[in-house]
Amino acid sequence: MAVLDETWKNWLTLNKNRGCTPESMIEAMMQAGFDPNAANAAVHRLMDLHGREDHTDSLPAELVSAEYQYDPSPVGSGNVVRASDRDVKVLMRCKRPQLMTFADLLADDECEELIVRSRDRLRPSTTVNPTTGTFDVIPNRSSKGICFQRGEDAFISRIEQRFASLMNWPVENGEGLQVLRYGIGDEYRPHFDYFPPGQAGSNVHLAHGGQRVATLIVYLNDVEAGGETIFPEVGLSVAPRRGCAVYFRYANGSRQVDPTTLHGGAPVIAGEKWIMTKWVRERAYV
Ligand SMILES: O=C(O)CCC(=O)C(=O)O
Ligand SMILES: [Fe+2]
Repeated sequence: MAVLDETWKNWLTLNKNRGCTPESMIEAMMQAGFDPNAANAAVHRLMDLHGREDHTDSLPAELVSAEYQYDPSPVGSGNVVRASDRDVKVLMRCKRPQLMTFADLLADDECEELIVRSRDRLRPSTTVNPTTGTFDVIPNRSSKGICFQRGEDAFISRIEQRFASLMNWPVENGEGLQVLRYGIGDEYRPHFDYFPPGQAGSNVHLAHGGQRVATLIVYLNDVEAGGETIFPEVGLSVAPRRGCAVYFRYANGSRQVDPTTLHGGAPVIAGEKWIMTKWVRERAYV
């Protein structure tokens, strides 16, 4: 296991000054043999040196650097999860990271309706700026998307209820449903969905419902080639298949975050890719 000696401290400072993203530094450290939580803690300590605002959601230092503890998944056991209005088939479960894939979460006509409702309203997708917390358009995420208001109408509410009952997490804790479209070459490079603890930009978002704890990505169409959801730390990729979904959880009851959930959307090689993303928080999202 690699250790954080003077050489690594200098390397971190150098790369921070070069403007490298925290994700890319964590990734490089893990590839060099660092424990994911140690890499995460070192990078977050480094990024935290300037502009830190104290907030009630901060995690005790001993938990930031401790190994992520996998507490029991809130999602039901068995090969079928009985969601509010549909039986959802479990295809695969993974313990580290805590991840599941599902079939038959959305019906074909629901996928189609979501695409039709979104196609003419798409805007370039954004990511959270780690320093300011603003939503920026950056080349790392080249999809276009729209966000539905929570409970916008009966159709959206029905889907939200289904997702909430599947994840066994309150509907109020969900951010609005996002529909995203990737054309050929579009991608979402590896990133974390949680707000990195200790970054000034995270605080803005933590104030609205706390940390993100889990993500549900539903595939709205079959993609001719490419467009898998990739998890580079664990060598996993999920192929997009209409109506199927991948769920992963990255914050436990102690508010630690799991860096092995680093993930991205691989470039679309042929066809187009439509997904729906649901991010859920630890408390009601307001
Ligand atoms: O496009 C994908 O498969 C991944 C999307 C994603 O990571 C997200 O929406 O947070
Ligand atoms: Fe993501």
